[in-house]
Amino acid sequence: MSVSIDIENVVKRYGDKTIIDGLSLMVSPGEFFTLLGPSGCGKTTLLRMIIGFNTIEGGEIKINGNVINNIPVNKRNMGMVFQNYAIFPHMSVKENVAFGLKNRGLSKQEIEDKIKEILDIVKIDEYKDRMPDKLSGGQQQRVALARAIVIHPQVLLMDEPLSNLDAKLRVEMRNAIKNIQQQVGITTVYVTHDQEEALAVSDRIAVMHEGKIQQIGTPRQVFERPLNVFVSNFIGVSNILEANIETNGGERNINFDNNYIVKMDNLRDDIKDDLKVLVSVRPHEFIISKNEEGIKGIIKGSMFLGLNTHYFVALEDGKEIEVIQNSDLSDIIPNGTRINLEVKPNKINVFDCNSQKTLIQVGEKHEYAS
Ligand SMILES: Nc1ncnc2c1ncn2[C@@H]1O[C@H](COP(=O)(O)OP(=O)(O)OP(=O)(O)O)[C@@H](O)[C@H]1O
Repeated sequence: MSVSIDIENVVKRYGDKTIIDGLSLMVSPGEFFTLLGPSGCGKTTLLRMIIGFNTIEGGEIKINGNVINNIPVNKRNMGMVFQNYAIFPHMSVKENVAFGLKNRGLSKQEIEDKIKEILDIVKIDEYKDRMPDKLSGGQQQRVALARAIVIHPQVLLMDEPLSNLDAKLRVEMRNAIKNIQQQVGITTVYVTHDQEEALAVSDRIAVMHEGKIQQIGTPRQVFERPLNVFVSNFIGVSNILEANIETNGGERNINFDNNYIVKMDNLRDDIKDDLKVLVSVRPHEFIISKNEEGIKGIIKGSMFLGLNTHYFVALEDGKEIEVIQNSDLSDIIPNGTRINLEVKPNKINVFDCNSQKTLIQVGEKHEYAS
């Protein structure tokens, strides 16, 4: 049976330095939950608090509602996979996987059966007698994963498990990890600084920055409706433009540069007139206008990448932005061409200039945490 993890108001201090100051989140049974954020934001620290390698200076961590703060690591029944594999170099694949099963009072046959089952799941059965130095990085990480899940832990924790692999193998292994997690149905907390990896594998993502959670949501929610400018910039590429909100007979408009005004239907009701805002627009969500309508710019460079063409565009205020267009839409537009850029009102995100928080009316499922 899968378990839930409740993290309630936890605090972590190293000496007199507070790294995490009252952080809360909940992981549902069987969920693939990712902690995503830049280096040093506290992801690993939080993961190590869950498994018990780190002490907890405040708050509670609960498994299925039971507080585990003072339960030692070896009694928490959790499996962990590290960036550097941490498999034993002097043991074969099979011996590595068997290691976690020793001292559990299982018969030889039971151990054999469990190893076979797990090696099949992680697709490494044919290498069972090999030594680790005869395996690729991806294969070694499969062994580490097998060793972590063979004991049927309640929770699987993974700390940047793909960072040491080359780009192609990373994509292959992230698919494998996702499939294996679904097959085994184990509650999983995954740590990465790679936003694409997080989008690819997670049921939900907590975006972290400086020990605080900025947003928790599905990959789609954090990508399409970032709750603040940090999340908007961290997940995918965003162009951030300055603009003003204006109300006009009950209508709410975003005024970009006194030439281009966009009607918005999804702004919060409590917004005051004439508010300075930051608007984030994904590069593929600009439309190069067929008329005079739009934000004015000049093409400074382009890059044809097959399906899409990337344009680097200078706006009138000197700001450079990136615009991606489907290559089928037109021939490559030459450098120096003056263009007008329209935006899709339902796709853009609007933030308060001061608080940097969203001004879009978002659904209830969007969560802020700490
Ligand atoms: N044992 C420790 N003693 C003192 N400070 C620490 C210790 N471990 C981590 N820190 C500090 O805590 C902060 C968070 O570190 P942590 O390793 O959790 O970040 P991270 O988000 O996992 O980053 P990375 O991806 O680089 O590992 C950093 O400022 C780090 O220097």
